[in-house]
Amino acid sequence: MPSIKLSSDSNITSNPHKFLDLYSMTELPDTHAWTPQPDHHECKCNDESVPIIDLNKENATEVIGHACRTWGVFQIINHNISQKLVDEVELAGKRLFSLPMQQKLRAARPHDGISGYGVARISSFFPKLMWSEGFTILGSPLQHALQLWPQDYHKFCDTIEKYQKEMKKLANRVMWLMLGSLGITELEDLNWGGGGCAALQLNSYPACPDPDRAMGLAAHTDSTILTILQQSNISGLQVTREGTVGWITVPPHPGALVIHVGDLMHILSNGLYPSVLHRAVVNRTGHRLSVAYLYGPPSSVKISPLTKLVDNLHPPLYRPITWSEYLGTKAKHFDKALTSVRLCAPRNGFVEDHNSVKVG
Ligand SMILES: C=C1C[C@]23C[C@H]1CC[C@H]2[C@@]12CCC[C@@](C)(C(=O)O1)[C@H]2[C@@H]3C(=O)O
Ligand SMILES: O=C(O)CCC(=O)C(=O)O
Ligand SMILES: [Fe+2]
Repeated sequence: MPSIKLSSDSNITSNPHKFLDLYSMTELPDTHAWTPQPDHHECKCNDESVPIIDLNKENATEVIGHACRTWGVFQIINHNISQKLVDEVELAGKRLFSLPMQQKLRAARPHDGISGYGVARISSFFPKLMWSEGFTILGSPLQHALQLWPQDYHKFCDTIEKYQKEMKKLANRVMWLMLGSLGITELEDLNWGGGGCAALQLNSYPACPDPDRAMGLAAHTDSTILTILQQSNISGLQVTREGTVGWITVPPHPGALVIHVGDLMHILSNGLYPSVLHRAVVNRTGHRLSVAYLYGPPSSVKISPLTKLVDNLHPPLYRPITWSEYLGTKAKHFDKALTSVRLCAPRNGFVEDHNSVKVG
């Protein structure tokens, strides 16, 4: 699998020494105390909920198109990923995060790298630390598994590799459903050769003594074409929606996987499918684990608005950019990354970029 790299001038650093063992905390330390917000847990005023889409239904393409235009997020059922595999990956994550801190730090994400154990890479943009720890896997999990379990690395590798293989097929299928809903059906519209690239992100949110003042993962959009998220049966994912005030919880639905529209789909669709702003909150009693499959193009492929969506009335809104370049831009500009690759001001009928992430 081709690798994705982050440009070296990134200001996102991983600092393992910032790491506290969150599992043993009985009080929220000041380093992790965010300013409480009235809407922190959920806005009860929204009665609409994130769509749940059955991939076996004939109208799946249209329904997905509608969800991408109006939500940027949806849940899918009948996706053919077995519950057994989903449970195995969750268990593998639980095993990993329950290792002693010293052992996890053996696989710490290097200063200028993408993969390994660490605090959320967007941490440097926020004054407080998040109540979570993460593990990013690019390509083969072998190197990290050897660092974590020198003798007993097979089990972790087998599970992760099986999951990556299944997720890749599903991500490609969902991407083509999204593109189909934009009228794009031919391969020459998307010259990707062997298919996309991906990162697998395991997120762990320990039970928190003061959840209203803590933040699991701060508001962000994903720098992907799309993300497939498995959240355990504990609630925590929240999204925003254009035209609606506050945060909307995406409740765990048995057997469902969550799909996020990412920034690169936002660019491909010339703003028709805006990426979804989301975050994760924590709770007092349950240890929550989520697994994100962050799907993007092969690293050297330039992404730009699809030619079929561009004409005199609809000029391209974004300049061509590779995934690696975009990750570098995101690392520098974070929530202004999309705007920084924008070519011209939005015209009527186009959706504005998200550029108002709340801090604190
Ligand atoms: C391929 C990706 C996508 C990354 C960077 C790199 C590897 C890890 C991904 C995440 C996962 C957690 C949220 C996020 C915001 C983060 O901090 O790390 C993501 C980020 C992005 O979507 O920008
Ligand atoms: O834990 C969650 O529900 C969200 C995780 C997430 O947004 C990510 O990994 O990009
Ligand atoms: Fe995300």
